[in-house]
Amino acid sequence: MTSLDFDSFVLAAATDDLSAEPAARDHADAVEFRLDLATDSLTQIDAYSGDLPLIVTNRAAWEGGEADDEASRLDTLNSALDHEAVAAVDLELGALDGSVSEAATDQARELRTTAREAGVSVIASVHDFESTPSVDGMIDLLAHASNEGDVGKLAVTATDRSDALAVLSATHSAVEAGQTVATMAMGTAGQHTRAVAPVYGSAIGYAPVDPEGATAPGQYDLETLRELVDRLQ
Ligand SMILES: O=C1C[C@@](O)(C(=O)O)C[C@@H](O)[C@@H]1O
Repeated sequence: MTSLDFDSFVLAAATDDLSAEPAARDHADAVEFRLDLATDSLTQIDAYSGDLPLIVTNRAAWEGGEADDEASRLDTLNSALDHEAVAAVDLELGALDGSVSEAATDQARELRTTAREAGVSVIASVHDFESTPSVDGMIDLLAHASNEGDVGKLAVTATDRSDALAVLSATHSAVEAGQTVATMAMGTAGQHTRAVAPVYGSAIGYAPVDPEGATAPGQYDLETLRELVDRLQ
């Protein structure tokens, strides 16, 4: 199974159903498995025999996901690391740095160490479902996130073009500073950033395997994002 070091762009097909992986193979480089949205997530991972490497995400409720209990969601992620198909794990910056979830910070950090020892990359992620911070604010968040993880990921909500431009600008600064980052602006006003941010060096894009099953506002379908990214590169 391929490891994911995010040196080049990775298009992740987001899904809560790993049986959808064959449908993603033609266009995706990886599958983002959303454990928090899935039924029997660990059973699905145990049964997985697909071609694409997995990014495992068990998004906390306090970060827009559906996993309520902090200790048990991190335990589940820890168990997921045992599967050889798992190439990356997504951990919220607020869990790693204790700023949101102080209770489980030690557990999140141990999970990061376990992942790295197993050769699994760590994506430290931050989401803003309300707005787009200032360019400087985003540059700070990306520096912080890429310091806590192997990739620092920032998904914000754009309400107009200046927000989208700000995300691209922050991406450019972070990449110029040598950080490995993934960025996107959620929402209609930010949709094009999903195709354009990779031009500025954003290392991961997300699109649903099933267009009906978007995991964030403003996502393109998988085939469309693959084509846009490839044409712009
Ligand atoms: O963090 C992200 C990015 C995302 O929110 C997006 O905007 O595409 C989609 C999520 O599934 C993923 O975990």
